[in-house]
Amino acid sequence: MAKTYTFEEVGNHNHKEDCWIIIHGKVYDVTSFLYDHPGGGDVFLVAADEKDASVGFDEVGHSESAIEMLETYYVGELDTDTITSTTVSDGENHALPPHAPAATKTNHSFAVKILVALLMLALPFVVQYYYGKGNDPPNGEN
Ligand code: HEM
Repeated sequence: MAKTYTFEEVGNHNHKEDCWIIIHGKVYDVTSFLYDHPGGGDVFLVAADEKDASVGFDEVGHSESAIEMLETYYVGELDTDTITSTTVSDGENHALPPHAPAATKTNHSFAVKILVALLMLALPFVVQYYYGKGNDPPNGEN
């Protein structure tokens, strides 16, 4: 059975002679891969410091073979009850950063819709005004 590590335990392996990272609730010992990783070793050290590498790993859009390589470095599961950081992945496909509330964008688009509706309502009057004007014979030429 896979060993379970506490969040603190994983955090202790945060240097280049001993570097563990967390990706989607799983713990990986990437010490031996530090100098061979095509993306450089620094990203692992940063990830080890930040405690969770899920978002970084996903954002790169790693290849299938990179995803398969994860198995090589797998050492166990993270005890999710011990997580003390808000930026740690919950083991699903997303991390748990405090999300900003939805922007007030909707208010803006609502105002635009109202404006468009008013313009459409006014359009027949505008057309009639110009059409009527254009049909009027010029003064004194009749
Ligand atoms: C055990 C975990 C990881 C493995 C096995 C791994 C493996 C790989 C492999 C095989 C590549 C070559 C490109 C590809 O096949 O996708 C790569 C590239 C890269 N990786 Fe990772 N990676 C890991 C974790 C991470 C993390 C945590 C980050 C960032 C937070 C990262 C950032 C990058 C970057 C920036 C590249 C270079 C992409 C490019 O130059 O196009 N990797 N990785």
